[in-house]
Amino acid sequence: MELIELTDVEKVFEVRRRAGLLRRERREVRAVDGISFRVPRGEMVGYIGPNGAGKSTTIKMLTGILVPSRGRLRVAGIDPSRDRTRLARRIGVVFGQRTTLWWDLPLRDSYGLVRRMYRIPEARYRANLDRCIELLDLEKLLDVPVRQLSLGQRMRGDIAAALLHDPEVLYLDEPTIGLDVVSKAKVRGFLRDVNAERGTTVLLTTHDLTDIEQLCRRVMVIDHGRLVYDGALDGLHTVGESERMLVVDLERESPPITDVPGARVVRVEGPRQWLAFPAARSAAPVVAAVAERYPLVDLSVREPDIEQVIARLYEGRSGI
Ligand SMILES: Nc1ncnc2c1ncn2[C@@H]1O[C@H](COP(=O)(O)OP(=O)(O)OP(=O)(O)O)[C@@H](O)[C@H]1O
Repeated sequence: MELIELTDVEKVFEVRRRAGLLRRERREVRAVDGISFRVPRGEMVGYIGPNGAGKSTTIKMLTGILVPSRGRLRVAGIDPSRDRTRLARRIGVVFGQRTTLWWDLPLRDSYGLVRRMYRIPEARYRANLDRCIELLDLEKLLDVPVRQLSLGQRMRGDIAAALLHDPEVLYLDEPTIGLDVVSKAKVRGFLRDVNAERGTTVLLTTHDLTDIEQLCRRVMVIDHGRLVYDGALDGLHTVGESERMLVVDLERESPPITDVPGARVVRVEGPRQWLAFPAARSAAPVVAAVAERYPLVDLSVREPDIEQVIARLYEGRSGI
């Protein structure tokens, strides 16, 4: 069953700009420009794109905070902007850049308020809270006011708060931003468990591609309000016109290799040279051509760097 459905969704903001002493100019910003996608129950999907691409606007429409200018949205069968309160019981939201917890209250009290707000049955609440405390390592933090928590601690506290009412869908907006390596690993491990054990559907927005690599098999890329890619993470390599790299260690330092068809040298360091060739092509002829001409000590083939592929996508190859 599809849990999230968007059909040709558009959001246009009207902004007024001062254009002289008395005159104001009206301008339209098309933040989301005709997006359609479906997310089945239980899937964990990455939603990525450069700054200002329209990610937050999409998430705000999915929570019902913003009303779309055009198109159809459904989350768990509910039209978010029409039935925001009913939807709130079915979704959880975590914004990395700001907390949904009460700043002056200890976590324990914040959770108590969440329980009352959602009228979570006591047994369910206890079980969920205990699980979060254990997996997110919250025991020692429960009595500390939120304002005294570090960013990583606060984030773990926020994620727990978003899950206490058993949401079917979880929107995560930059959940690992500013966290150290250990906290990031903890948060990612927890999200993986929640998705596997409860079947929670997750839409994850992040600038940290390791989040995506470790958590999502499917990724959607948005640019200038349009979906420019929707598919497997691996598939990004093929649309990004990316290159693989053959790294060769020659017996001795040599001038850059120029006589291998279909490959070009991009870096030379002593006897080691890096040859780029199209990712879609087999490495075998390139390896054979180098081995035929030069005495080799070692070689390896490196897959395209995902960050590089995405950077290329962002650079305006958006006609995909
Ligand atoms: N309330 C608003 N009024 C006018 N323009 C807006 C409003 N909210 C967003 N925009 C514009 O819509 C576009 C998309 O913004 P959005 O915040 O959705 O991008 P984003 O992909 O989440 O970016 P970031 O990664 O920086 O958070 C931007 O050009 C932004 O300036």
